[in-house]
Amino acid sequence: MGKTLSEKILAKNAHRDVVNAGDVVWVDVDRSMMDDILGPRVQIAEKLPELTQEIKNRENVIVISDHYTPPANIRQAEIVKFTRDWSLENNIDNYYEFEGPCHQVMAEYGHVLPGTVILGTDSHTCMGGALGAFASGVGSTEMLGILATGQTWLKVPETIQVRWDGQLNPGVMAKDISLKTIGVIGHAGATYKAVEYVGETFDQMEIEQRMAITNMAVEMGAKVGLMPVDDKTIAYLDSLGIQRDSYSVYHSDADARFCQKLHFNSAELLPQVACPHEVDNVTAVMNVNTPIHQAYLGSCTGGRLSDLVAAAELLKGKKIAKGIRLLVSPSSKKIWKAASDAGVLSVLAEAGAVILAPTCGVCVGLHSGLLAPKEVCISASNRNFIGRMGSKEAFIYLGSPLTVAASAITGRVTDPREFL
Ligand SMILES: CC(C)[C@H](C(=O)O)[C@@H](O)C(=O)O
Ligand code: SF4
Repeated sequence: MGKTLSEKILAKNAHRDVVNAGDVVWVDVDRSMMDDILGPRVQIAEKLPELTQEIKNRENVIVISDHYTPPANIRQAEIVKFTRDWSLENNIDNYYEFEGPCHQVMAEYGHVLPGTVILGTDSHTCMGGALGAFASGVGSTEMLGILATGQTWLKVPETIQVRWDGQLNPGVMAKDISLKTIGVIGHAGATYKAVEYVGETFDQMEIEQRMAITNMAVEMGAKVGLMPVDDKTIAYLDSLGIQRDSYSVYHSDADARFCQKLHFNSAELLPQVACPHEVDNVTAVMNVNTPIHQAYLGSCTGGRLSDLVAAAELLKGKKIAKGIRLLVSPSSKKIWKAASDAGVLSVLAEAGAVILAPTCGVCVGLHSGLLAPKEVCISASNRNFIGRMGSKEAFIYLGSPLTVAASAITGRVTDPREFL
């Protein structure tokens, strides 16, 4: 019986010839990531000295201040300073701040490699699966053990294979695939499973767009969301200056055992939207006509260069509706710069957008664009829970960057194909 991609990566890191779904194994952790909100300030700084005086594999530890940057109040500033000071005191060379959401920073700085195990104190760490890594979120307690030992225990997950074949139609993006898949599987339908995305739709899809899909695997309860490494993956890593001999490429065997297989046809996919207040409350955008107050392009899901370019192409020469706010937070400082150099930010600003710093702030309701009671936001991010972006009485719809842009023009949740 063949083995899945997850089983192969975990066997390597467990130093075993073979592992099987269901096995509980101790594995080496190749990269450990902590963000400011669940990193050093939560248990780590206090408890780690009780476990060890020496962080194991310090060179593989990455700390990123991204939720509270730029700080909106003194408490947030204190947390960022604490995270920075802890990283400096512990000689963490890989400390980043004001660079944007951690998962984009991890990818851009070459910390996510195929065939590696990456664990981070943030639930969307699974985004790294777009590069063929076994990447998953952990809590601070687990991170404590990883910093002390360089290892953790994992139950080898079963794998759900999700196949998308065919071409996406104009106006339809990777985010729509993400939402449709989540709507079908459900917010708990993949609990503790690996979800492996395969099919010709992904073969044709740029890495940035693939990330919008693996990023949201956790919204189905998945442990990891993976895509096979291909030429596009290798070209992306080459562009970061990553040496090909610094990583190993694995693929699921043709006769690997999958606990479930789903097959979709991209040619039938319409723009999708997740309606309040659950990520799996998904329907076609054409079925929704809700007036909005705010539109948001950003987060680790929907603020990459290709997202901003797509939105700018639709907004070029147009203006957002009167009384609507379009907030744009590029997913990283590098993307901010690239979008600025390419004139994309000025197109968005000319349409009426406000360009923000690269940050988690808007997405998770910490700063930079909170919602008042009864306000409605269409967002390119990944969660729409009650209170997610501010008031518990606000409403959040999740859509693709094109849906966000179209909605900003009309002032209601709008199918972007209306503008094609
Ligand atoms: C607050 C943080 C720990 C959380 C996560 O783990 O995902 C946040 O990034 C989110 O998107 O909800
Ligand atoms: S951008 Fe949003 S989803 Fe991504 S890590 Fe930050 S808060 Fe979480």
